[in-house]
Amino acid sequence: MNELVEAAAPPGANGGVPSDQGTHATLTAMDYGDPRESGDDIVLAAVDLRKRYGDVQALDGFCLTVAAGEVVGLVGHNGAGKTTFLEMVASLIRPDSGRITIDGADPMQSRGLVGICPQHIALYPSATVREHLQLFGGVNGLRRRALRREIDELAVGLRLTEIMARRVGVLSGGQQRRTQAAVALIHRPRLMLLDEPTAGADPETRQAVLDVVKGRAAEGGSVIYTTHYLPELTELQATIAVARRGRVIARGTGAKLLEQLPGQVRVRFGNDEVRMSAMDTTGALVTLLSSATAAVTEIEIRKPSLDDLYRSLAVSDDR
Ligand SMILES: Nc1ncnc2c1ncn2[C@@H]1O[C@H](COP(=O)(O)OP(=O)(O)OP(=O)(O)O)[C@@H](O)[C@H]1O
Repeated sequence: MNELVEAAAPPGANGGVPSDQGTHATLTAMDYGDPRESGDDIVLAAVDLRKRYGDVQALDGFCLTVAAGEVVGLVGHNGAGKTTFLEMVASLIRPDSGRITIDGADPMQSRGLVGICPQHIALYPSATVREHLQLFGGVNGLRRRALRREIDELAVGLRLTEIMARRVGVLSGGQQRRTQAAVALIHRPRLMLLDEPTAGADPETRQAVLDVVKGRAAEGGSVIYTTHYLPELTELQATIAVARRGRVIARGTGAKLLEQLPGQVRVRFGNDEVRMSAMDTTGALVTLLSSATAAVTEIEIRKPSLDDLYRSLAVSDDR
């Protein structure tokens, strides 16, 4: 039977850190500010938002800035405050303190600029898909020809064509998800708030939503996208904001954030396998090879991934 050994990096050597506590300590210490460049067209600025529900401090100094054309992947454990933040930006709830501006104005005056796709399906069961799009497009000021154009485009993009005349209450979960996304996007909002829009969706629904979101961002739309499925953020070329206990604790491009996490080195020799987490994976490999007591049969060096970033948020956010 193979023996699995979790090797600690030599003290003080090559930037190695023992896996869990090391990465977590690194992550909470990170502060990149914002990946904005001067001259960026800022669409959303949220500063020091606070919200308390009884004993729970849902938001505790939450800050986030989003530029035109940017997709921000807002990630964090259950209870981190992501939905509370999105609902605040959409003016569905008010902060206890702090400030939000959308295109420089108060969110209440900018509601038409925002489209929200809530985490839980919120549609009228007895209305058809087309009636939903007509209703929400009309409420947001689309006139007949523009409304027809937007409906046609979303019907194709979100693969709704075959179900336009069906009542939402009889649709499958994935079909309802696509309808919900279409409702959020029908008025071509400048800022799209998508709260786990692909939760429980099959790969085709997921891909349709991702393709439409990418298209909207390419046209200059801004997106905040929450998900627990991190490969979606790579596909969207999203910048990342990591929320924890009601605030953003890390912000930047995925590449920049991952620079702060250790890679993994695995060496197999004889019946043994040793692993090491280290910032300097080459140095770690040399250390492990020099400790091999039999012929080395396998070597693996793995760079940190967004999943590692997520896992490094070791402490639960349940409050
Ligand atoms: N209306 C409410 N009343 C009481 N507590 C609330 C309310 N809304 C949110 N909370 C609490 O605020 C905290 C943040 O919740 P929120 O839904 O924003 O987290 P989240 O990051 O979106 O989580 P998830 O990933 O599970 O969707 C949680 O502890 C939650 O129980």
